[in-house]
Amino acid sequence: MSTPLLTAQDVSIHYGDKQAVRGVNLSIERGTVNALIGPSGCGKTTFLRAINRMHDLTPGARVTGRIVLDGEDMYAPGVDAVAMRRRVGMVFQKPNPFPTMSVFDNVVSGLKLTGVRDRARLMEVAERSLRGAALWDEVKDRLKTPATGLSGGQQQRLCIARALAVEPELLLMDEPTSALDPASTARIEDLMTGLKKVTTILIVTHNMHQAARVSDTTSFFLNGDLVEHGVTDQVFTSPRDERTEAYVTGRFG
Ligand SMILES: Nc1ncnc2c1ncn2[C@@H]1O[C@H](COP(=O)(O)OP(=O)(O)OP(=O)(O)O)[C@@H](O)[C@H]1O
Repeated sequence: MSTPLLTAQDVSIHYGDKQAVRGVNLSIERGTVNALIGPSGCGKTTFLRAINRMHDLTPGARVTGRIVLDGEDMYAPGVDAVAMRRRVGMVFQKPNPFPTMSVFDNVVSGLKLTGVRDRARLMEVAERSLRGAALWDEVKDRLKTPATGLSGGQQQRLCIARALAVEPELLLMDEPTSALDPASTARIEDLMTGLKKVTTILIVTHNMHQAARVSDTTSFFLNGDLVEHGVTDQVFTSPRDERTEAYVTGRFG
């Protein structure tokens, strides 16, 4: 087996005195979709945010243990958090395009921050990213119009395109379809399978059917513990832990 893209080793996360994640060990293989499931408040989002060092920005939050991305310890002394964040894309629950920017400017905003100015190059990346996010055909004639004119589902795919434009090694998605209607949700679920060719996905979802549909592996969190991690089929059809079974069969949650 190849070396995992991401390895979490004994990762614990505190907010002040409160421990939100306890000693998590987890490996993620390249080119896969991985779901984090579990009841509200069990630490899924807290764990996800540690993977692009977002807790650095939360007063009182503390991450211990090791998170290794492609061989590099993300929290080692001297590691540049901004450079690290660039390698890990993030898509949030609610679409958050930059409201004052056009569709095109949204997609290339990250690239411009890295100093790319060449119009032809920006256009090429915008088209590739929008195609990657299955949005190109819908917006190719309105690239210069405000991103806020798009529907909610289109805005979320625009946010995915914006993340893809900087070619992230890993794409984190925090309940990316929870604010969308069923048709937009289905489009984004279809999209994820194609995205495995260009990146690796870690998705938090409340929707167990979604996890079962889109992911290769599933991790079940409960009260800050990673109770079970395995191939999605196994976790849903023959879970090893009785707490996982109770959750996936809908007995609590
Ligand atoms: N900024 C914060 N400060 C203090 N406590 C926090 C903070 N963010 C989250 N928590 C707490 O940490 C625990 C884990 O929360 P987290 O949001 O990671 O859970 P979750 O599994 O993602 O829940 P949900 O599915 O509802 O989003 C909860 O008890 C929550 O109240």
